[in-house]
Amino acid sequence: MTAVSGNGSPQAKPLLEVSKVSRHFGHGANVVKAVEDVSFTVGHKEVVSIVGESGSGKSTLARLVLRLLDPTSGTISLDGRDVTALGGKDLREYWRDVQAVFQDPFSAFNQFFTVKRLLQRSQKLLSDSGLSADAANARMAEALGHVGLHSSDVLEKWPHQLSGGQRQRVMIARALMMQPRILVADEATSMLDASLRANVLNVLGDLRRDFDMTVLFITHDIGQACYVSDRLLVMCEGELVEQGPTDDVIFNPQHEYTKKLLADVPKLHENILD
Ligand SMILES: Nc1ncnc2c1ncn2[C@@H]1O[C@H](COP(=O)(O)OP(=O)(O)OP(=O)(O)O)[C@@H](O)[C@H]1O
Repeated sequence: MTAVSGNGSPQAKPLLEVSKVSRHFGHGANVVKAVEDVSFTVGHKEVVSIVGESGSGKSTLARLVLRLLDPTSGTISLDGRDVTALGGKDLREYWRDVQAVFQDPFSAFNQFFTVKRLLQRSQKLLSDSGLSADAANARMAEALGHVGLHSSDVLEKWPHQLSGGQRQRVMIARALMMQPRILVADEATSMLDASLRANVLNVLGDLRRDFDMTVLFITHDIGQACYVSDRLLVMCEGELVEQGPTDDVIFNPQHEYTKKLLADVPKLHENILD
């Protein structure tokens, strides 16, 4: 079957296919249906945003796509291959194809690691997959350059010596080094001030152009989602209540929840960078 991507171009097969995926936490009367029967596809080189308020299930969905969490039911496929039950070596290979950038990246890392040491772990993964040390080094410099950072400026720095925007760009560079097919950015700009946010959003947008990359952008901010995306997926209480090309969703929202989200952003075009 031929699908039509968000930017209107026909494509034979989606890159990512999420089909009837649910994830429940707890049991019986205490069960939380964090994600319930969600289906969507993401085409090659598309930038798609998942948008919704706090608790709507966005991060759970991101973690499911990243295969950091197992679904209660449903399937996830990459390029036609079912990846729902991958483990071991196959899962590690999947993580090369699907990389993540999180909201507060450095909280997950040892504060006593320099940027160089942080990135050396990715270099090692590249070496393990057969890249020479020189090529891995070049890949690192190229990735840093792409996000507007110079190796000599940041490699010897400690996390606390970097601005929020620099940290986030280091994390994007780290993901880029692996040359993933999909970058999942989960609230990757939430902790940044307005000018840095615009900078990181623009970097994310450039990835498609420069690396043929597909981006899944997770945010509570529909303004930012509009700024970067071809298509929007709207989550409410674990369910995907609306999806479509960005302009359609913005100018002709169908679901009451989407209308409410949009009403909270009265001047969308001015609000993105405020
Ligand atoms: N490990 C867990 N155990 C129990 N409940 C969980 C767990 N993870 C998430 N939840 C619940 O699932 C629901 C969706 O959470 P999730 O973090 O996916 O939402 P979100 O839209 O990403 O919110 P936020 O933007 O605040 O992170 C919430 O009710 C949350 O409390």
